[in-house]
Amino acid sequence: MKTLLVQESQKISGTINISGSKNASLAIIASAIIIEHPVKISNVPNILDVKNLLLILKHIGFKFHFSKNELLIYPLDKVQSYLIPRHLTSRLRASNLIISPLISKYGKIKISQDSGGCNIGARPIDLHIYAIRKLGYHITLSDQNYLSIYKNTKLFPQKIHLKKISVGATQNAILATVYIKGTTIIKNIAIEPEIIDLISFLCKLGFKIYLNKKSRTITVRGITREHIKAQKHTIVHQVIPDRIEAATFIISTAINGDKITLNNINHCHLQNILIPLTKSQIIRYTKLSKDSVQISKTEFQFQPSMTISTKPYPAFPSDVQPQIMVLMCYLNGTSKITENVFEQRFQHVYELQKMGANIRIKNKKAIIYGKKTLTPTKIQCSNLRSAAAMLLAGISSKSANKLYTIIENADHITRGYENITEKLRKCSIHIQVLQEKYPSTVIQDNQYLIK
Ligand SMILES: CC(=O)N[C@H]1[C@@H](OP(=O)(O)OP(=O)(O)OC[C@H]2O[C@@H](n3ccc(=O)[nH]c3=O)[C@H](O)[C@@H]2O)O[C@H](CO)[C@@H](O)[C@@H]1O
Ligand SMILES: C=C(OP(=O)(O)O)C(=O)O
Repeated sequence: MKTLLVQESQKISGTINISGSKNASLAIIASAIIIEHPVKISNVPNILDVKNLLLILKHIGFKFHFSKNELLIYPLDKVQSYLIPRHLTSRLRASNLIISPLISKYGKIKISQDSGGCNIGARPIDLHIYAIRKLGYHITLSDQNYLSIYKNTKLFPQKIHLKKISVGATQNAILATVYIKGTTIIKNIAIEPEIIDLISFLCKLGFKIYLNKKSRTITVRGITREHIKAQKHTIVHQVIPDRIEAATFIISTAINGDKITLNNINHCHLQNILIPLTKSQIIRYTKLSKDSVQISKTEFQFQPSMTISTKPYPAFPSDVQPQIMVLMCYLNGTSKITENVFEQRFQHVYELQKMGANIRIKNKKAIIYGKKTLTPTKIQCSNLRSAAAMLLAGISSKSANKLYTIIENADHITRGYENITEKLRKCSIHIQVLQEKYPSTVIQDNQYLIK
């Protein structure tokens, strides 16, 4: 596991090009299993999750070319393997997203249920299975935790009501229905921008999917493979910008200032971050163009605190909760977070406490007593967004001797942030990457100095 050494910075400033969305890319790449013609997907981030998903596609038999954020995928004549082993699924959560494309087009899959991704709660897939089973697929679970799904009868359209809003279940439910003749209705769906991007990609392929955001309903009119084959051209699709990466840089500016310009962003997708931060008078933002924004830090003159409750989009995203908690440590008042999406997503709290944060947790609520200065020490990352929070904490930390914050298990960050160290250096942040744990010199309890 890599270790990052981050030194406190007076301010963060510069211009950053935000990468393509991790979660949109993963869903779109998985759905490409269904293609009948080559597809060109641009703005794909060069991150570990994408590379690991491509390994699964390669295992199935796909040929593709990935270079300079452009991914060209060719349709598959013959599946090489319907068995997706644990060593491939355990690398990323989105390995689950290949289930429906594979069964829709090729009728079967056997896949390990040990999927990876952030270790932030139980993360069952009962809702995915409910939707797939309701459509008529046959499903069994083996002793070794492998899920076998196959089509052994004609499938009929259904009304599917997902009892909880789930991004992954919505994606799998859509993809399981696209070839079922008739009209399938899926209710209580997730409406994250990444879902809309997936639908937009599938519609370009020729599928008939209609979304009603207000009623959280998707209507799929099933079509035949011949219909898709008849669309004779290479499909080109540009993945939406990563709103979580953009939010991470916005929050870093809110903590350290002074001014940052973000290019390749979608203003609409960032409203759930920008509105609470501007309402609390923590940042100012100026729209520079349709896809760029300037963020500047205010002087906290109104003693702000914040109250955040994570919920499915368009509410505040769970994927930004660890990062905003770092900001809350510095606010003048007492802030509150309710984490409603993942039951174990407070693992970063212990690490922030090691740096001096005053945070109390009770069930799914965190109370953050602000006006604390975080001090450098050795901290651990437990998942992707906790790693982002640790970076923000390290950048903002202060000590008399200009110590480095030592961030261990930092590989998590490479799952979802493209070129993060280069981007931070561009914003005047001092950061070093070590391949191994740092044999550091202790100069005070729990504090380490670079020789
Ligand atoms: C690769 C990807 O796109 N990951 C995102 C996706 O994860 P993912 O798709 O796994 O998240 P879900 O939206 O499915 O999960 C939301 C909640 O529903 C629960 N649940 C989900 C499915 C199910 O069958 N049963 C069930 O109980 C989960 O445990 C969780 O408590 O959406 C999350 C919520 O926005 C984000 O944090 C992740 O970054
Ligand atoms: C939870 C996340 O990712 P994953 O679903 O891939 O684990 C995330 O991106 O914050």
